[in-house]
This record gives sequence, C-alpha cells and structure tokens, in this order.
Amino acid sequence: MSAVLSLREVGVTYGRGATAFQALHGISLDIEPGEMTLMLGPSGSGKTSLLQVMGCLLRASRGSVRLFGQDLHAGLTAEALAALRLQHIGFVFQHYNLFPTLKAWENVAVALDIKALPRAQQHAQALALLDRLGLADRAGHYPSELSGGQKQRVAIARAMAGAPRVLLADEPTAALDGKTGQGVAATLHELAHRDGVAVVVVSHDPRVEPFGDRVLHLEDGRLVDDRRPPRSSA
Ligand SMILES: Nc1ncnc2c1ncn2[C@@H]1O[C@H](COP(=O)(O)OP(=O)(O)OP(=O)(O)O)[C@@H](O)[C@H]1O
Repeated sequence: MSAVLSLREVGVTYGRGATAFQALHGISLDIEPGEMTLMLGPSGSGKTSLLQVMGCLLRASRGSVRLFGQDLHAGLTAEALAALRLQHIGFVFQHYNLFPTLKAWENVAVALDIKALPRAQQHAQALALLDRLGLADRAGHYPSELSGGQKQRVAIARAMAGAPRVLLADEPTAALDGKTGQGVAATLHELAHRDGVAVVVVSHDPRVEPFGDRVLHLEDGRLVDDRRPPRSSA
C-alpha cells in the first residue's frame, strides 16, 4: 500500500511566547487507503488538532505533511491548500452541519455544485449517493424531518459527493444512540473497504472501536500506541 497521507515529526503549537501551548509533539505516521483508522485518546490529547492537520485545515508548526506525496508545507498558498482539500478530502462532523433550509438531496448537491454540473445531473448523483446510504426515500425531506442517524448519513453522502480519497470524521457518532452510532460506524467502515477511501475517525465512543482496522492512541499530544487489532468487525 502506498500512503495517502504521510506525517513526519509533526508538531503543533498554539499561541506564542508565554502563552504558547504545544498540542502535538513529533507525530509520525502514514495513513493508508482502504482502511478505517480510529483515533482515540483522552480529552485534550490532540485528536482534533491532528485531524485538522490531516485535513489541511491547520498548518503544522513543525515537521512535514504529504498528501499523495505532495508536501503541504512547501510554500503552498492558503488557496492552493484549500484547492487540495476540496479535491481530495471529505469531512464529517459530530453535529452534521446540514443546511436546515435544504432538502436531503440538496444538502448533498451542495458539494456537487462545485463541479458546475447541470441541476438534473446533480439531482441524479445526489440520489444515487443517498440510495447507497439507504436514504433514497428520505431525499425530499428536510433535516428537521430526519433522525440523527439519517442526518449523519446525509452528511456522509455529502462528504462523499466530491469523491474524496480521504474522509475525516470528528466524533461522528457522539450525538447518536447506540445502535444508530454503530450503523454509522459500519457505513464509514464500508466506505473504506468498498471504495478504497482512507477513513480517519476521532471518537470517544467504545461502540466504534470494533470497526477500526487500525487504532491510534494519543496522550498529551503524543502518539503512544498504533496497532491493527487482529479481529475486525467487517
Ligand atoms: N485554538 C487553540 N488555541 C489554543 N489551544 C488550543 C486550541 N485548540 C486546541 N487547543 C489545546 O490543544 C490541546 C489539544 O486540543 P484538541 O482539541 O486537539 O484535543 P482533543 O483530543 O481533540 O480533545 P477533545 O476530545 O476534548 O475534543 C488542548 O489542550 C486544547 O486546549
């Protein structure tokens, strides 16, 4: 396997001078396609900071980050970084971040807009994505008419609309009840295995753990464990 993302000795410091705080210390790891990587660790251990570095939302203060071999620190402008993000990376958040005034399919189509597709084609593609996530019959519903699990599936469909090679999810099941959370974790796992996407999930949720092909543990901004459990739920 060749890595999608390669991090070497990555450090992140917030603030300057007397108030500077080092949130990440010398993190080196490769993120592979076709597997679901879980990032676990106590509150404040740096999980979100690391996910943001991987997603080109936050620049590392030290070290190097490569996306498909391209060095994200080698003089890239903010615009160039944003373009890479749009092209390769999808995001899923704890609170779904759907537009309340748009129907489910329109929320997905927002991500297709960027590609300037004709509206009919956007509709067809959004429906196909929702269908894959078991939501074909909810395409015309507004977010307020959907359950938490359905909303998260719409958010995943939207994240997949740009056909990203990397999908980053920050606490995607935290607002969901047990069974629904497991269903969403299974969906993310399937995207990694069926589509070859590199899926990285930050979670506090023990119900998500069985779906991780690889489990990273962070503590105090350091990677303290990195393993592939022998048994996966797939
Ligand atoms: N913008 C910021 N400015 C200053 N400090 C920050 C900033 N963002 C995060 N931190 C600090 O960096 C450390 C790591 O934060 P981060 O959000 O990455 O941890 P986390 O493991 O995701 O935590 P949680 O599980 O609570 O979301 C924390 O001590 C946090 O207070």
